[in-house]
Amino acid sequence: LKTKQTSQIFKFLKIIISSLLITVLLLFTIAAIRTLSLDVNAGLQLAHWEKTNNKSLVIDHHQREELLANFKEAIRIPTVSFSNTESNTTALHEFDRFLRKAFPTVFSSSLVHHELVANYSHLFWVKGSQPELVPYMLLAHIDVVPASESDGWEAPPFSAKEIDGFIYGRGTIDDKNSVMGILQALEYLLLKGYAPRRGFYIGLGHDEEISGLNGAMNIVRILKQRGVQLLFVMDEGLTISDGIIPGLEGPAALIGLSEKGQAVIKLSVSVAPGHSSMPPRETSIGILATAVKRLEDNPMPRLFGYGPEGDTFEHLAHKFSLPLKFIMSNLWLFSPLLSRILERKPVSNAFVRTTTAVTFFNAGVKINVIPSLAEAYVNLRIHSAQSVQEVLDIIKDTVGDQRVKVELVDGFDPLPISGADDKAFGFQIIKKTVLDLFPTVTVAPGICIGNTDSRHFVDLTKNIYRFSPAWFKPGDPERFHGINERISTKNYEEMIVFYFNLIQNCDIRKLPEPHSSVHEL
Ligand SMILES: CCCCCCCC/C=C\CCCCCCCC(=O)N[C@@H](Cc1c[nH]c2ccccc12)C(=O)O
Ligand SMILES: [Zn+2]
Ligand SMILES: [Zn+2]
Repeated sequence: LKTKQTSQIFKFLKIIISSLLITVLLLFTIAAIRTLSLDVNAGLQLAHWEKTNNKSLVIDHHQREELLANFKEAIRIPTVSFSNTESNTTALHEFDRFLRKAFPTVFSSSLVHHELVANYSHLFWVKGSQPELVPYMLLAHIDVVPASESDGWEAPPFSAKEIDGFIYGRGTIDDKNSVMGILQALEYLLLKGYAPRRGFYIGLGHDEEISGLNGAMNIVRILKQRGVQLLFVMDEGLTISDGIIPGLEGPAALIGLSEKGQAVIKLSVSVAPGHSSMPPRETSIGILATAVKRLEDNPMPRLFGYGPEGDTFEHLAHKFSLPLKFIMSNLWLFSPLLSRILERKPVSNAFVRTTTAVTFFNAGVKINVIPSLAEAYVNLRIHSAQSVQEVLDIIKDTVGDQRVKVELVDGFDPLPISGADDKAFGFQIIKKTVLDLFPTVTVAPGICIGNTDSRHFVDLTKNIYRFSPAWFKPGDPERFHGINERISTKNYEEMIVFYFNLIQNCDIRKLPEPHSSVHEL
């Protein structure tokens, strides 16, 4: 009987093991087929685009000197947003005067209507010759975050000093490169006698760094009053990454289809004050510190693959070598593994989950007084697959202490996800413009981990893209709001050419049919 039982167990184990082997084999076969067949670059790249007579921009020595002088002057004006209530309004006013001087054709052309919004923001309407074509909008912002030379800058942050082909200064990549790049491109186009077929708007906010409540929001209010609907909006956000994504061969231009949401949560602990010579076992500071530590020790769940970031890696898969190519092409199988790799670095961790940052911690009034109140503020950047409410519930659970009051101060859900398929006009035009100028770059959809003025435009269009053609190499993401912010003179020129070409590329009536459905004769 015993032998019979043993042989039955063996038989059963054999079936289990062979089924497991077959399943693994099947999964790997599907994964291998996907790796070989995933062709995200098919579609419009080879399609027949409408014939246009685009003007080309060749920058001569004199123009180069002039455009760089203009850009440097822009950087030298310290248009700083210090806090939600304090901006350098003198500098913002000076910036207005400077723009009028730097771009005389833009400000005098009969094709361009300009208006100031909320005193310091700018709204331009460039009239198209074919009013039936839906207009689009380019956004950028003129304010910058504070910068102090003593933090370790190689050149004073408002000097625009040129060192080894780079212009250093606050605003060189965020976001005066776009402000100046767009207007310089328009100036050149108008000087060449260009008149657009498709009308477009340019919006330059003056308070983006403090959430755009005056600039962008009023621009939106005005456009809504006028009944404007936009084909697409393009704002700052993602850039061309070169050597930033580990394992990726060659540069990648990520176009942000969405941006993370945000929540500001206040934690507070109130206890009876007292003499420090008779302290209670736990003070308000101790209780709050434990709560903060719990939040840092228990990051939000991994959600990699549940938002547009999954698409990013699938698009880039063919630019990784094996085994990464195999992993990226099969996120349905490997996203748990990839999440664990990406979460090791702050930049890539931001794509994996809702991030939690404790940014204020206030308590204490006197050395010998037990403080009655301790409070901390937590800034969460919400992954596309979560909401403010879900994040708030998780924070309450994680803190798990009734003595800690958890309050939502402010927040908004992640932004809707814009289209990136063959019919998405804005996405395809940006992609084409990037590829024409930088043929070695792989273009992929992405998600913007910070917030931009474009989030205020959701009622005017479903298609918001966050991208500027600045090149980010290793070490550059840290310059964003950090020290030694800089752009190469070559890259700034490329930005002008990019906007110069993009504006003209938008003049086509409609996108071509994708290559797969075009019948060659
Ligand atoms: C694995 C892929 C790697 C890809 C590399 C990505 C590199 C990322 C490098 C830099 C970060 C980009 C940040 C995007 C721009 C965001 C603009 C910004 O800084 N916004 C501020 C201010 C702000 C704007 N609106 C609001 C609303 C509410 C609070 C703040 C703001 C911000 O997000 O804090
Ligand atoms: Zn910015
Ligand atoms: Zn910024």
